[in-house]
Amino acid sequence: MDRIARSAAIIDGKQFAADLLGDIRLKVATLKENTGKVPGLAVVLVGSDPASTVYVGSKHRQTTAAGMNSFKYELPAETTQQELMALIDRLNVDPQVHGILVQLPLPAHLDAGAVIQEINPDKDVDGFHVSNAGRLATGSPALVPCTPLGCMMLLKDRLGPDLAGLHAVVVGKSNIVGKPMAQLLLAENCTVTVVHSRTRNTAELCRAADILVVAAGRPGLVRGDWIKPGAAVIDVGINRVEQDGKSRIVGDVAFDEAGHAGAITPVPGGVGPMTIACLLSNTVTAFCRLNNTSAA
Ligand SMILES: Nc1nc2c(c(=O)[nH]1)N[C@@H](CN(C=O)c1ccc(C(=O)N[C@@H](CCC(=O)O)C(=O)O)cc1)CN2
Repeated sequence: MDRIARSAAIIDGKQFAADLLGDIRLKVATLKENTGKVPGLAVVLVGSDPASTVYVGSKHRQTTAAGMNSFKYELPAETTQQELMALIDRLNVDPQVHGILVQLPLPAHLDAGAVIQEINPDKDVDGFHVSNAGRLATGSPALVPCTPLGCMMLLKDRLGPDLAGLHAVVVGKSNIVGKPMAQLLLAENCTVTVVHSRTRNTAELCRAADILVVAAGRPGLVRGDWIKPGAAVIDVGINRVEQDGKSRIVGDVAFDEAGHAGAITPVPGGVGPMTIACLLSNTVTAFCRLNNTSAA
């Protein structure tokens, strides 16, 4: 498909995240005034994966900037399962810690599933624990995974509060994005289709989508002719590629072919910043529940 003159509205996740972080800063100040305490977020990094190091650094800076306590744990790649589980057990009972996250991916010798399940569900600000996943699936209050939560905020800001009846297609079925994203869309009474690597008619299904959320981890997977004119496209992809001798981040959607979309998130500058802003929002939520208070 030839490049189409840009007409899709850009969903500016970077600006939305900045505004959300401003709101969080005010809430933290209110909590400090009312309780004398501030939320605390513990972030555990195992090894030295370059991307993870960047993300953890950004989480630490933004947590501190919001007036919250940030506890960063940088462990060597050789850390054993027992050592990591023991750290989580200590954080679970630390009264200054209200949110705990272990940066993914973990080194291959560690059981990430067991690590996630070791976290106190009330402090699971990633929303990955089976308790929170089950509560999300059954419509109970839960800590919701940050990236899907951010995607939903962007969608409702763009499309309005009522998404009922819209056909939403989610590309990807990961536990941290695709599946919780589908649950959030279902909770908004969308008609939801989840496609994945074994789906046989992915392009056809995407073309029927009013809302298209792409979290496949494959650069440029979704071509322009997979997008229905006017659709809202949320590109969750964060793919590092070499182009013209330079390393850059691209999404899962062929952005230059998506001019006929109604709206689209750019990569970078779309979903990514929302992930961190929603992490801080989840940490405030966890603090309020653990302290039986509110930031209103
Ligand atoms: N425990 C977790 N691990 C991981 C998560 C998570 O939610 N919890 N998500 C991703 C990585 N991630 C947060 O950890 C993350 C990815 C990207 C961004 C972001 O702001 N990206 C920028 C571009 C920055 C760059 O140059 O890479 C953007 O998209 O504008 C924030 C957080 C996997 N691990």
